[in-house]
Amino acid sequence: MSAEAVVEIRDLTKRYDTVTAVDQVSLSVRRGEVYGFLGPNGAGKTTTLRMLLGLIRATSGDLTVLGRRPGDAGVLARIGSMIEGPAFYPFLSGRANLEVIARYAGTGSARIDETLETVDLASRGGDKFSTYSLGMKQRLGVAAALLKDPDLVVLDEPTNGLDPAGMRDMRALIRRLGDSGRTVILSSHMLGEVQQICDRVGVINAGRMVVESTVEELRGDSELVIRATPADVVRATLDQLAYVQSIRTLDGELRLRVDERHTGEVTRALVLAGVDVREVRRIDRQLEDVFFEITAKELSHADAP
Ligand SMILES: Nc1ncnc2c1ncn2[C@@H]1O[C@H](COP(=O)(O)OP(=O)(O)OP(=O)(O)O)[C@@H](O)[C@H]1O
Repeated sequence: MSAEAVVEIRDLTKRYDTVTAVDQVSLSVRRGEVYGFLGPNGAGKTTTLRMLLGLIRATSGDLTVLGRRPGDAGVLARIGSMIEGPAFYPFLSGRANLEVIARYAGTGSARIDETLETVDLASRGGDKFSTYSLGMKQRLGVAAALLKDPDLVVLDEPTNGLDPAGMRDMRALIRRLGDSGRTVILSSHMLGEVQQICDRVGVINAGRMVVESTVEELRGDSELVIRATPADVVRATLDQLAYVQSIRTLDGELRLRVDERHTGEVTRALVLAGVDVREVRRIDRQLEDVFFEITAKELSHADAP
C-alpha cells in the first residue's frame, strides 16, 4: 500500500453560532485503505464528511482531497458518496434508479450492470425499489456512489439500521471495495463493524479527534488474565518475571501484558511458588473496550476545572 495521502485534513473547525461541531480536527487517509471515522452520535462525523465533499464550508483549517480543494469539479468526478441515506424513487426499479442517476451525473449507463453485480443486486435490479429490504436499499446507495468508478468512496453510517445479515453483506461489500484498490472512508458509531473491515481508524468525540491509528495498534496486544491466590505471593512471583511487560488489576483479576509464548512459563512459575491457580486465559481487547476507555478519559479531561 502506498502511503500517498488521498485526504489530508489539518486543524479543521466548523462552528454553528454557539456550537463547535468540529474542533481542530486533523487526519489523513492513504490511498487504498479502508478508513473508519468513529465516534458517538453528535461527535462531528457527518459535519466533517460534508466539508470533505464540499457540501459545507469550513470555518477554518486546511483540507485537501485527491490533492485539491474540496468541491473542485475535477475532484468531485473522482469521489462517490453516500451521505445521510440514499434517496431513490420507490416506484422505479433499482436499475432504473441508477439509470436516472447516471444520466443526471453524465456518467452514461455502461457501468450499471457492473455496479449492480458489485453490490450483489444483479438478480434484483429489475425489481421496484419499494420492494427492497433496508440492506438492499443501502447497497443500491453504494452502487449509485460507484457509478462514476470513483477513486474515493465516502460512506456515512453505511450499516445504520441494518440487521445482522444486512451488516454482514455491507461489510463484505466494503471490504471488496477496499481490496479492489479504491480508498474508502466510512463513518460509524458501531465499533465492532469497524474493527472487522477497516485498516485504520480515527476516533472523534465532541468535535475533537482523540486518536488515529491502525485497529491493531489501538487494540494493543492481547492480555493474559489470571485468577489465583494468595494475592501477595502471586504478585511477588509475577514481579520477578522479566518477560512480563505490565500487570494491572481489573474486576478482581490480574491482567498481564506478556508475549503469548511465555504463557506456559507464567503458569509454571505460579505453581512452583505454591500458588492456587484457578484460571489462566488469554483475551483479545475489542475496539469497543478501547473506545470507551478513550472517550471516558477525554470526557473526564473536559470536565476537569
Ligand atoms: N446545521 C447545523 N446547525 C447547528 N448545529 C449543527 C448543524 N449540523 C450539525 N450540528 C451540530 O454539530 C454536532 C455534530 O453533528 P454531526 O451530525 O456532525 O455528528 P455525527 O458524529 O455525524 O453524529 P451522528 O452519528 O448522530 O450522525 C452536533 O452537536 C449537531 O447538533
